[in-house]
Amino acid sequence: MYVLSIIPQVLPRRNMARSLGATDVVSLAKSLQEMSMNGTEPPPQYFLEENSIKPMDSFLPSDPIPIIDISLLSSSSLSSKEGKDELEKLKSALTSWGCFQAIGHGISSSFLDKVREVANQFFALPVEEKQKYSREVDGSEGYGNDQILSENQVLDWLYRLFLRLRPVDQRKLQLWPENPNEFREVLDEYGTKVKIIMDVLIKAMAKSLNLEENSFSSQFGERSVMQARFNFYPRCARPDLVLGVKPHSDGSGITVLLQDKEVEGLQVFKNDKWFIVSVIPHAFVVNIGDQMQIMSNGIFKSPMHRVVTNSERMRISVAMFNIPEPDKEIGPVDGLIDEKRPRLYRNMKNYAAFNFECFQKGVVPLESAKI
Ligand SMILES: O=C(O)CCC(=O)C(=O)O
Ligand SMILES: [Fe+2]
Repeated sequence: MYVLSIIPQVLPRRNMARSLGATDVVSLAKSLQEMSMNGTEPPPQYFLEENSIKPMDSFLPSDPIPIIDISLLSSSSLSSKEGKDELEKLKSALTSWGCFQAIGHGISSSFLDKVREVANQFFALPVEEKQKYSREVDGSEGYGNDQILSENQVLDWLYRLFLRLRPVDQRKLQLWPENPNEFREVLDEYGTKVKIIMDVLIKAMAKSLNLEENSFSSQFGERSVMQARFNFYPRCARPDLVLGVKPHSDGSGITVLLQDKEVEGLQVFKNDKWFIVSVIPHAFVVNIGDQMQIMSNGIFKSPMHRVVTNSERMRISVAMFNIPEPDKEIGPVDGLIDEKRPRLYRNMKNYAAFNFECFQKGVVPLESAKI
């Protein structure tokens, strides 16, 4: 029921008689910023499908998305009463919402502001300067608009800069902005700090299910992938019809998101409704991705989420994804499989490639991963 009711929204496709040609794509990319500045009506390639739930049909949750003090989740704190309570809260958040707001993460507010500042400075550069870092034709890394992966895809109203940070020897530094000049250094430092937090969380997640603390982290492997996605949402004249990011669940293991400091936009799908994720300026929104749902044998939920647009204000966000080593097989942890909860998913490798194939076929990856 849950999945069926959202399938049309998960992989939206337009039923247009004509699909996008290469020239259309180029001109669309060029004009998004112009359309934003001039307040012009976006073209139908950006319009939501008729049967999708519109942005104004969204709610502030009466039972808010949990706020978790993650300083209490480190191995040394977990023996205390507060640590145990917080671990229980973590489990409850991930089995219901699949996400939470993380405070007590130890990264200074001034550093988080710096991350937002370099992101803002990059997106404010002239188009020609940003295009030096344009996405490669056959790759996903670099700067650009929504990547077109299938015909009749509804387009997201945003610009992205997508970069791999880990393994470090796989960095494509030619795509890392040199302008503003602190960009690379800030991103490198931010990546290191966020990875430490992710490692603590992945262990705490295992412990919250009474598993040995490395049960999930060993599946990520020593050379797990870490990617950063900088999202920039220009103002949009039709927030009633156009989304910043269409509904999706992340294909990652875990995602740590730094929201805009002031402008809301992120929404999470739960109980057939879209809920607004409030801005807590120096908290992270942490959500699990599909691969953690698989490893937890469906106990943790990889939340469906979307981003709405705004006619008044632009918005930025920075998402960091940690993904198990593509060559390593992941699957439900043995301790989470029993007669009451039989194995839900098969073991699989390289979920990113699988995700991509599913998107092109118009099927839901998590459904296709089921036994
Ligand atoms: O901008 C946001 O708040 C979320 C972006 C997102 O969901 C993503 O990059 O996967
Ligand atoms: Fe996402």
